[in-house]
Amino acid sequence: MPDRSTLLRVESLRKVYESTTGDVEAIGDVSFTMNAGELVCIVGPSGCGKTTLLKCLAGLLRPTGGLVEMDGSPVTGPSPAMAVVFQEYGRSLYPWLTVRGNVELPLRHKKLSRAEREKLVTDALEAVGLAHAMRSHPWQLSGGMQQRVAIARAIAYQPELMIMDEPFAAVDAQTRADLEDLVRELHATRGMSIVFVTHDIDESVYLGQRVLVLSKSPTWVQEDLAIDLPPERDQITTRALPRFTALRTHVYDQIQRAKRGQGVAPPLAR
Ligand SMILES: Nc1ncnc2c1ncn2[C@@H]1O[C@H](COP(=O)(O)OP(=O)(O)OP(=O)(O)O)[C@@H](O)[C@H]1O
Repeated sequence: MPDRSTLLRVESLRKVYESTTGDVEAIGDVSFTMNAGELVCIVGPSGCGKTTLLKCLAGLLRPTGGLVEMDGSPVTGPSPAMAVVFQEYGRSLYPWLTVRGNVELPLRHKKLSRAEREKLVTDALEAVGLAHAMRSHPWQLSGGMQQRVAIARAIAYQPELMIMDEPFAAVDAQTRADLEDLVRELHATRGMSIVFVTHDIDESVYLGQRVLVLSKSPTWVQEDLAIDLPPERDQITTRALPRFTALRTHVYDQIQRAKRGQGVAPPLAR
């Protein structure tokens, strides 16, 4: 029986891609739970099945076996309780709509008055620091700003869970640091529940309350690591902490083991 605060439950999830050239078992057996209000990062070796897992969580891909549950109900298709932010912001925004129009679009499927919609859009754009750009078009904005629009669209939708798939992989390092802090802030101030998939070990430790390390494909959860860094984090002091170094070294070591197919949790020095 799941705990009442359990938001997401993944049980023995398996995904096999079938094709005429042969089957690919991407996800072997993945199980984990996540509570409401948590920020969970998922890392793993290249090609280990992160995107496949995420699509199964979001109901965008039908698993071959096992179960994904949100709030105790099985996820069988795209759910209004979830919003997904992808890496390719350029392809997820509509160039002919303004920033405001892009953020507002999914809300048109919700039963909201125009005033309610406008308030949600304005509020979301303020939260990502783009209130001044609402009349611009996406192509008039930098890559980092476009990804902020995609995040604003997810926030405005008021999902119970925001799922992010390597969202900052295509932006420069400084913008990436700013966007990481934006995610931390949204989590802290709005209590958002976030699953954040990344290939960047340091990013996973800096952002997460937990880091799930995936094995190589066919995937299972090699480690569910609690990140015991102070909740108030900043790019300079947090990353300079000896504990940060110990945690990122541990995750790095785990991923090396995962690549070699030696998925056993090494002891983490305190
Ligand atoms: N549509 C598909 N048909 C067949 N095999 C697929 C398909 N999509 C992914 N795969 C395979 O499933 C496995 C996992 O792929 P997936 O893209 O989920 O991994 P990933 O961890 O997100 O990869 P990356 O680290 O490159 O982002 C890989 O072996 C991949 O080749």
